[in-house]
Amino acid sequence: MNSQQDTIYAHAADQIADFQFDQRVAGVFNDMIRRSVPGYAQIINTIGDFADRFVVPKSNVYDLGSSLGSATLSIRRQIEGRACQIFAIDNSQSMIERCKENLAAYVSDTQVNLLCADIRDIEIQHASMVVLNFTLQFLPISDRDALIKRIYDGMLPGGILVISEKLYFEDNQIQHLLDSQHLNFKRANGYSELEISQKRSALENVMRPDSLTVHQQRLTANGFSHFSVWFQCFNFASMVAIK
Ligand SMILES: Nc1ncnc2c1ncn2[C@@H]1O[C@H](C[S@+](CC[C@H]([NH3+])C(=O)[O-])CC(=O)[O-])[C@@H](O)[C@H]1O
Ligand SMILES: O=C(O)C(=O)Cc1ccccc1
Repeated sequence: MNSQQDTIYAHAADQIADFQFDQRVAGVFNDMIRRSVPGYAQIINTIGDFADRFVVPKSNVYDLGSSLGSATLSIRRQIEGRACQIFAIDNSQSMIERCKENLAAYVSDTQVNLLCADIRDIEIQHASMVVLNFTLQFLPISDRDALIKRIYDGMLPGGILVISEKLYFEDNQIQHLLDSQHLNFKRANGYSELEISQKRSALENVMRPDSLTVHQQRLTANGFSHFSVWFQCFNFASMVAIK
C-alpha cells in the first residue's frame, strides 16, 4: 500500500486545529499509523488469522472505521471461498476513495461493500466478525456503550469482536511510564519533538482513550461471554471479545 511520508506536523503552526481524517491525513495515513502505533503490522496480520478461525460461511464481517482498508485486506485474504460479505465503513470520504483503490489492487471472490457512513448509524447483522481497529477511541464516550450493544446484537453466537485502542491508565506512574515509552517509539521512527507535540495538541479533544477496566466492563455488561487482551505494547492494546 503506497503512502507519502507523514510531515503534517513538521512545521510550526500558529494554531493547531483539531485532528481530522481529511485528504491530507488520508494521503499519508499508512506511514503515519505505522510510525505512530507500536505493533500495528502485527495487529493487522493477526486480525487475518482471527478471521480464518472465526468467519463462518455466508456470514458478514464488519470493519468499522476502515481507513485505507488494511484490516479488510488482511481479512479478505483469509476468507476466500466462504461466500461472505465484508462491510468496510468509514465516515471520511478521502479515506473511502483511497481504500477503494487499495481494494481494487488485488483480485478476490469476496464482496466488499465500502460505505461512507457513520458507524453509529449502520445496521449490523449476521456477523461472525467485527473489527474496531483504533476507531472506538474517536467516538464520543457517551456513544460507545450503545455501539457495543448494537454490535453484540448483530453478531452470531461464537462470533468475535476485535477492539484495538490506545489505553489510559488510572495509575499516574504507569500512565507516565507507558506514554513516555510511546513517545520514544515515535522519536525512534523519525518524528521530531515539534511533530510529536503539535500532533498531541491536535488529538487532545478528538481522541479519548478508556482504561482497560472500562473496556472490559463495557464488553461484559453488553453480553460478551469471553474477553482478553491478546496484544499490548506500551499504551496500545488489542482485545478480543467472543459472543
Ligand atoms: N463515527 C465514525 N464513523 C465512521 N468512521 C469513523 C468515525 N469516527 C472515526 N472514524 C474513522 O475511523 C478511522 C480511525 S483510524 C482506523 C485505522 C484502521 N482501522 C486500520 O486498521 O488501519 C485510527 C487512527 O487513526 O488512530 C478513521 O479513518 C476515521 O475516519
Ligand atoms: O500518534 C499518536 O500519538 C497516536 O496516539 C496514534 C494515532 C495514529 C494515527 C492517527 C491518530 C492517532
